[in-house]
Amino acid sequence: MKRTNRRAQATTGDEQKSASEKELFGGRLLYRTTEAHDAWFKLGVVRSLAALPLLLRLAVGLAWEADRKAVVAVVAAELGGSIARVIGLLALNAALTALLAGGEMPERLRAMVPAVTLVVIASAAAALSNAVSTRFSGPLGPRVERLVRQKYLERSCRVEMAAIENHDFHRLLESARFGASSASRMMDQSVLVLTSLLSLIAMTGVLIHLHWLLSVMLVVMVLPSAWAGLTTARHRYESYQRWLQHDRAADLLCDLLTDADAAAEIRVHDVGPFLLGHHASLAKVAEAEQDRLARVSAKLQLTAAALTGLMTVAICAVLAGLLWTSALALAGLGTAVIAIRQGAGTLTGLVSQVNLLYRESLHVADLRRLLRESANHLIPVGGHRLPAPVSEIRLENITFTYPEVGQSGPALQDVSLVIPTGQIVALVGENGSGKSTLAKLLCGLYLPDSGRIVWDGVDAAGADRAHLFRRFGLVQQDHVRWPLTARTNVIISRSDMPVSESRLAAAAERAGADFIKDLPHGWQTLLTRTFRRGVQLSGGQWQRLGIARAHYRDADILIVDEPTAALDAKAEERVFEQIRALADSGQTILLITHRMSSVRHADLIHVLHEGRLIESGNPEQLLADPTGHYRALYEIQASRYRVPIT
Ligand SMILES: Nc1ncnc2c1ncn2[C@@H]1O[C@H](COP(=O)(O)OP(=O)(O)OP(=O)(O)O)[C@@H](O)[C@H]1O
Repeated sequence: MKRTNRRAQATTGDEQKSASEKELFGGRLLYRTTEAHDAWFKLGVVRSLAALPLLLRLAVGLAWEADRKAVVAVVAAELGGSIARVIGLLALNAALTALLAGGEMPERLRAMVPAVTLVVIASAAAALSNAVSTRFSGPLGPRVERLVRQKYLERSCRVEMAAIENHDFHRLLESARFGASSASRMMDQSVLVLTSLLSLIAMTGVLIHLHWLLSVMLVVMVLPSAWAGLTTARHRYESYQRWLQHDRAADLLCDLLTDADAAAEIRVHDVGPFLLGHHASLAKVAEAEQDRLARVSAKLQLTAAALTGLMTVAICAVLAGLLWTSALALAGLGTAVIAIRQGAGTLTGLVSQVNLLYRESLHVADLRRLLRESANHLIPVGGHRLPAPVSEIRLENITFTYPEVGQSGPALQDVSLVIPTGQIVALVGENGSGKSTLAKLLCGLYLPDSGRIVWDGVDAAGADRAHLFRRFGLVQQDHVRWPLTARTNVIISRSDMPVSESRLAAAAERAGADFIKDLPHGWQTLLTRTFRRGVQLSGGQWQRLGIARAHYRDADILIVDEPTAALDAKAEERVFEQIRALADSGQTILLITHRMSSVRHADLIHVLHEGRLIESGNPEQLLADPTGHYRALYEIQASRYRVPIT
């Protein structure tokens, strides 16, 4: 009955969740378990225990890269400590043997003195080794974390745009993000594992010295908890992978609820309760999953505890048998009990440490997989240089389809056009006609599926991409609002060179960003309200800053995507005057816009429709065609503003 209720509750939770997922995200957010394909993830429990050397090798490899001196110090200290512990136990055995030997008590006590002295020295040596290990292992974790995170971030910004936009790759990127902190925790766990392992070897050695059967019993005793611990870790990781996207969705709602940009709409449209309700519903189902995991862990723990109890009884029986058959002396029994107690404690600790080490290693494995897979998506380094200066860039039969699954057709189809340099060339067309895609192909962010982009006869395929990027400056429709100072927002486009104050002033002047001087700290004003001293700019001010950034870059070709959408009429006019002046001074402007008032500044217009080029010419030529697409678009806007066609 209880089970039925529980299942019913789970189903209700699942249905609630499904409703939220469907309404907000268009469908279920759980990943199929099989999608989490990782070599280590597939390992069985026994094989994961066998993977311990691999885990330790991975940890030592990371640590070695970060700080060799510390690795040597820690390993030496741990080895020294365990040798001291063995000597201590053997000395204790000798002391007990002397105490239980025949003869007068003062005589027996005198005979014990050397052994007891050795016990004291061994304990002091073990404590000293422990202190040395702590001193050097502490900073290892943060050092490894820095190293690994640096690698991760460096890789993330060197892969192709297509990879960043690919869902599977992005998911790997996200899951591997935890790799750096996991690598740091792996260091701590590895040191603990090493301590436990060496101590265990020492205890086992002492037990073998007493009777080999005792060492076997010690190992057998701990197997159930090892099995339970590792199985739990596997369940948790499996669940983590499956629920990754779901958790991200809940986080997204949290971010939206506290986001400064969304704050106005959340209040006026009363979106808060709506998002809160869905957040609660998502969280509730995530709780149900934690409930399930807790039940699984509890069952495993209980089974393991029962088996361990049986093993303890077996050990007592073996000890009794050994004493009965005189295979073990009474003095040896005392040492054996101490060694078994210490050994069992160490083994139990070792199991949970291996368990944690294993769990952390799964995240590190994700990171390693990311590093491996990203190698296939890296933007190639090197290649030929394109002509500079260039007189024209020619697109020949360009076809391009976005690689994402579900994309219905090519974003660009068989497009051939010319971009003469030193002019303003406009790309015009309705939403989704392929204008931005064409610009991205041109500056090398994507590679065409077929066709060529030719710079004065030189094919851009195989060109040095870093060099190609350097030829372009971007003023994007949704340009990045760097939450940094105003100055950094501009100079960031040439972070490869020392800051030029005169260039900065000229870029601001061209973009009409004169409001900077009125900001509380001028160029040093922080442009985010999430930090103290930060201020919030208006949409138009941000846009001017974006334009200043592109001017500061001073590239051969400036791609401007709806550059004046947020500007007032005066500022818009000023920006276009500057753009005209730039073109007159030899810079090429690729202007992407819907606004016909902006297009009249262009020397050449290419009209795109559903990914195809349908018209090309200067504004007068295109307007002269009464059946033309451009003319139709112009007339719609002109009638809105009553601008006569001249
Ligand atoms: N990153 C992307 N991944 C998948 N499809 C995309 C991506 N970017 C654009 N598309 C699709 O490619 C087509 C062309 O889009 P593009 O952004 O080039 O159009 P556009 O003419 O610039 O539109 P707009 O005027 O609205 O900015 C559209 O169907 C769009 O959905």
